[in-house]
Amino acid sequence: MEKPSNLLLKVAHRLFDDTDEQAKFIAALVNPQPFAPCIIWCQDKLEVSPFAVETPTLWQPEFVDRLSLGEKPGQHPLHQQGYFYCLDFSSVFAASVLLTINQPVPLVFDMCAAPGGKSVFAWKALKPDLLISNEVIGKRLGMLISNLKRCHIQPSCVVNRDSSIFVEMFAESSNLVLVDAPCTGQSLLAKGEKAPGCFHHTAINKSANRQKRIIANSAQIVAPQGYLVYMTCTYSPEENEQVCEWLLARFPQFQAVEVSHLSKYQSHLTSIPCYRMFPQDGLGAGAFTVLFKNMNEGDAKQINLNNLAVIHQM
Ligand SMILES: C[S@@+](CC[C@H](N)C(=O)[O-])C[C@H]1O[C@@H](n2cnc3c(N)ncnc32)[C@H](O)[C@@H]1O
Repeated sequence: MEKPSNLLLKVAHRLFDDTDEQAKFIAALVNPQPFAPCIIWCQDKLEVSPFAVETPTLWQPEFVDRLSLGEKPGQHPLHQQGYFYCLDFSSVFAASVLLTINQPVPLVFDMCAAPGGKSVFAWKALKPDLLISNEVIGKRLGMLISNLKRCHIQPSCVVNRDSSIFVEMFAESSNLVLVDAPCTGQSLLAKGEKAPGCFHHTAINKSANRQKRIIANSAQIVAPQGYLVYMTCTYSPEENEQVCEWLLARFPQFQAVEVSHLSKYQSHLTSIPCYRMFPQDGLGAGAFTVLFKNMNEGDAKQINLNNLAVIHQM
């Protein structure tokens, strides 16, 4: 086994009191094991699955299948026909907080959308009247648009703006805002990928500051009684629990909502109901997720899409 860096040892130590758990976490990062591939059925599921499927977890929605190791769903002809979208099971875990929403969600706004996994999940789970998928990085728009087109995700539109632009334009308009925030990407290591500098405190602080800016802008476009989801694929508390604590102090109209199906994944680093999946659990490389509700009363403000340069509409 490769030798873990001092920074990784430090993170493991901060995350877990238990030395066995620290060792399992470190092993999952320095000696990555494959995770079962996963798909979201965008069209109706076929009666006979073209893939070998793993036993679903108790909280897994019926439109998601976790496939056996070795299945290559991206190479199947049904993929190109838009029957399903391929993603990590960690993403399903993070997005599964949406399954707890039991009120109509006419407008979903995905602030950090490319390549589109959470947009597709939200569309499938909540059937909004409109999905707006925003991606600020121009080079990432192509894959977002082609995924939404391929999977027939409609009605939807794609925009390409910095989150600050929406604060006034879309104030208090969206029944659900997704923030799948850019992060240091520490969980990439558990997939055998590289994330240089991901445990360095400068990178973590820079990322946390960016996350606070994005979530603060996003919070302001959530309609009264609407929801805000915050997710990352990284482990450091500065980018996760501490961003949530900062948000709740800054925007006291928000409350974190308990998600009962994820109770066994409750983060032990805070008393806020927020949830973590770790790579040593064997399901996915890792994720953090939390669902906030805007407790203010009132009506959602109407949006005017003409104010926005819509890049693609379906
Ligand atoms: C974790 S990825 C999103 C993955 C996507 N939600 C999905 O499920 O497929 C984070 C995204 O945030 C975008 N991003 C980077 N900087 C940003 C910023 N300042 N504001 C908003 N989004 C940003 C990245 O380009 C990237 O597409």
